[in-house]
Formats: sequence, C-alpha cells, structure tokens
Amino acid sequence: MADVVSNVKKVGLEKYPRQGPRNIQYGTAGFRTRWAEDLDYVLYRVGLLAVLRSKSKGGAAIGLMITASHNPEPDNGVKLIDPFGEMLQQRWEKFATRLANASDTELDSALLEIVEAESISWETQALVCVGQDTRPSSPGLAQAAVTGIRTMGGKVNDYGIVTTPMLHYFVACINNIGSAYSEPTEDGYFKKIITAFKKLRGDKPENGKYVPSVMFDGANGVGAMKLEAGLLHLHDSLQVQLYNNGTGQLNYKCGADYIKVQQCAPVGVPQKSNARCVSVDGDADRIVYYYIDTHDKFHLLDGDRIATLIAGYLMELIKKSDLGLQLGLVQTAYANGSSTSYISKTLKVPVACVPTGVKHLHHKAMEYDIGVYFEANGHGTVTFSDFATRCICSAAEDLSLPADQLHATETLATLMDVINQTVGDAISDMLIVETVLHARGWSIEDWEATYTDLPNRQLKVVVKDRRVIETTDAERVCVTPAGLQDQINMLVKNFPNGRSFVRPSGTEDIVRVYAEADTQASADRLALQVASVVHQLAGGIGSPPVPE
Ligand SMILES: CC(=O)N[C@H]1[C@@H](OP(=O)(O)O)O[C@H](CO)[C@@H](O)[C@@H]1O
Ligand SMILES: [Mg+2]
Repeated sequence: MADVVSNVKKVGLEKYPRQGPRNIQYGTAGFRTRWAEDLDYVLYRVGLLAVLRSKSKGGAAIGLMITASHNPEPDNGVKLIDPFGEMLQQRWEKFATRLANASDTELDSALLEIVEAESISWETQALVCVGQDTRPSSPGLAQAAVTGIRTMGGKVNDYGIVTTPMLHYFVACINNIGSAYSEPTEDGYFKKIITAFKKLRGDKPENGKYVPSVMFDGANGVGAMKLEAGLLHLHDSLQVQLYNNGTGQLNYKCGADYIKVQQCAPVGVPQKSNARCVSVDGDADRIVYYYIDTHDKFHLLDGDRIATLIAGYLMELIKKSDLGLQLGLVQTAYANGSSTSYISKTLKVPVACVPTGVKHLHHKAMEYDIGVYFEANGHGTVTFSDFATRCICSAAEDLSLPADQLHATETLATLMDVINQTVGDAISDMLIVETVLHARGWSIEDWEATYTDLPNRQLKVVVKDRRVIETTDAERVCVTPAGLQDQINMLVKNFPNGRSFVRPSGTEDIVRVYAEADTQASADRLALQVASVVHQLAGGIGSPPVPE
C-alpha cells in the first residue's frame, strides 16, 4: 500500500499538480466549475477516490461521470456514482472535498486518512466505470481520471461519451442490482427500455387524440446523439425528429434548463402549432415538454407536470392491481403550488417536500413502495421497493387473477422495465410520458388541462458570500441573515396566492430567488422585491436588481 500511495503522490506532482489557491467543494452536483481547464488535478484525485470507494464497497463497480450538465460549454465537472447507481453517499462527499483541496505534498496522507477512517481493505479489487459528456474539455479530464484510477491500482471500464443516466444504469447492471437490469451496454440499455415501451404500446401507436410523433431538442449535447441509436429500436412505435443534435453550441439558447428558466421555446427547433416537443439538458438527465399554440403562445409542461401525469397513471394501476402498494410523490420547494394541490387534493397521493438536489428526492422516494420524484426543472424518475417489485412480478404471473387485475399488474411490471430507476433519465422519462399519454389517448393540451400552473419567476442575486443564507423546512424558510424571512413574509402578503423563498445555489456562486403569484406581473414583481431585500440584507454585489 505504501508503495502505491507514494507513487500516486509522485505522478500527481509530475502530471497533475494542484492548480491555484482556489478551494473546491463536492456539492449538489459533485464538483462543477467555470474553469474546466484547471480541473485536471481534481479529476486525477477523484479517480483515486473512486478506487477507494470501490474497495470500501467490496470491489463493487463505481461510476465517474464527467459533465457540467446544463451549464455553458466551457464549464465542466465530475460526480461519482455509488453501486446501486445512486449518488455518492453524503459521508464520502467530505472525503472528496478534502482530497481535492489537499496540497500536493499532503496527497498521500489525505488518502491514508480515508483508508483508515473507512477501514478499507487494501487487497480488495476496484472497478471504476468512466463516462463523459460532449464538452471539448471532457476527453482530457477523462484521461486525468483514468490515470488516477490506474495509478491507484483500479480497473477502468471506459464508456466514452454517454448520457449521465446511462452510466448510472451500467453501474447498477454490473453490480447486478435488481433483477430488472440487463447488459451494461448501450445496446442492452436501449433493448430493455424500448422492448418494454413497444410492448405497452401494442400494435396501435395511435390512440384517441394521441399522435405518436415528437420533436426533440437535444441541447446540442449527448441526448440527441444517443437517441439516434435508440431510434433504430423504436421503429414506427414513436417518430422522433431530432433537433439541436450537436451542430450548435451546447446548452446555448436551447435545452431543458433554458426552456424552464426563460419560459420560451429553444432556437433550432422549427415552430409547428400544437406539436408535442421535448427538451433535454446537456447530459440528458432532465426533460421538459412544451408546445406552441395556434396563437404562437408558448406552453411549458415541466417536471411537476410529468410527475403528476405519471403518478396519476400509477395510482390507477395500483388500485386496479389491488396489491395494496403505497404510492408517494416527492417534490422540492420549486414545485408549482398548483401541482402540489392537484397531487394531494385531486390525485390523493401523499406528497413530501425535500431540499433541492436529486439525492434528497431519491432518498425520500425510496421510503414508499412506489416513489415518484421530480424536480420542477425536469429531473426525476420512479422507484420501486424490493417488496413492491416482488409483489408486482409475482402477481403479473398469476393467471388466476381476474382479467382487469392481471392486466393492470402486467402493465406495472412492463412499465418497470421502461423506467431507469437509478436516476432521472430524459430518454426513459420521455418513453414513460409517451406511454401514459398513449394509454389515456391524450393530446398535449389534454395533459395541460389537468391543472393551471401559478405564474412564477426565478431570479439570481450575486452576493459576497452566499453561505450567509441558511435555510430550514426543506429550504422554504430562511433562518439567516436575521430579518430576511420577516421581510419576505411581509412582501408575500401583498400578493394573492403569493409564495417566495430564497436559497444559496449548490452549483453556482449566487443566491436563487423563487416567487409565484396569481399573475405573471405579480410573480415578476414579487421576485424582484424579494431579490432586492436579499441584495440589501445578504451582502449583494453591484447594483440592486432591476426589472429586465
Ligand atoms: C432551481 C434549480 O433548478 N436548481 C438545480 C441546480 O441546483 P442549485 O443548487 O439550485 O444550483 O442544479 C442541480 C443539479 O443539476 C439541480 O438538482 C437543481 O434542481
Ligand atoms: Mg443534467
């Protein structure tokens, strides 16, 4: 062990010396920065950590994904994936931060501290699956990570360019998590989800007002590139026209995040009245739907809509299957207030609110037999507990059940194969939404008619140190700086259906402001007023926010 660790330190010093005095933190989305060119040493060290994580899990495969998701093309980042395909355990985030910020001479001792703290058996083999998005900086960073893994004695499965959710899926497959997984290859992934999708669709792709055709905005990232391979499996079951498929700049005026935040259609997708359009983000783990009506008005169907659509359908199948399974839906404070009322009052599904970040949603969803979780921005999936999986799979083979009950149970079982349970997956989520719309015979307007969103606005405020803002109650209440929450409460009172909260971003050096109210003008005004008090009380930099 001593030899390996001292070699790791030597190679680090020679090839990947620590750059600059900046400290970096493993946050909501792993390490992510504006300065991808200086990230080599971080990737080298994350490679080292991934080997330790694999060893600490008895040699299970660990994932290492290089991406900055929806952020601009020059940014980049990395996150680790645990053996079940889930996000890195929170306790290890601290190790990641410590290792990334250690000086070059401390590198060996920082590693040994982790080995000791986690009682890691050095002899255990390690396997790390590496994936990258389409950014120009990704190949160099992947090389640094691979060097780290190999120098530390780990084995590498290099998947090259993949979507983030594909890598999560491969990790779960290699570790044989759940009977539902298949071959850890791109082909295995598409075969599994698309075979199930086609089975649910039967031989009739049309149904009622549902038309089997979508326009796909790939954000010029990995999504459209990979879906092109998937189309070979889809055949006529769903026609997908690909746009922003890599010829333009990544995430620039397109993609799920742009659409959600700017509330407008992307560039690069032709305007076709009432056509169902989907938009994914740069690493294809988020998806939103939109359409433009005959009066050229833009309509967004975001993560909350997707969650309610899926939960409503699952609720119906659960009732019909009579298996007594409990369904729950998980949201964050960014969920539109109307969606929350619709879920609890109309769908009558229990709804929980957790802090921003997929790991929190995923964790909470797993408390239910069947958990649906979505961030409003379109990141989400459905999880099935082992108990639910066993119940559904065995009932689906029980031919003595009444036809209706058996059909609902079989549908649930097949649906499980369309779902990537490890993490939000734009391609898999699209196929689930298409399945529900097809089953219901709905157009996108029918889907939208289920409830009316409250108009809302998000703003960013630049402050000296965003950590001065501390929150509680799933980020809905601000504890510091003193007086800020009182001011927000006073402002909110002036707006019918008003709601607003602020929180420090985990991925950007800013404070986010969210506001919703009865009209768009009110939501805009409330957001601006709250942004002003944040600027005033939380050390705003530059001039106070003004209307755009
Ligand atoms: C309001 C919003 O959309 N926040 C996003 C964003 O986090 P922030 O902590 O808000 O910067 O990026 C996260 C990672 O992709 C995602 O989980 C989250 O939902
Ligand atoms: Mg993403």
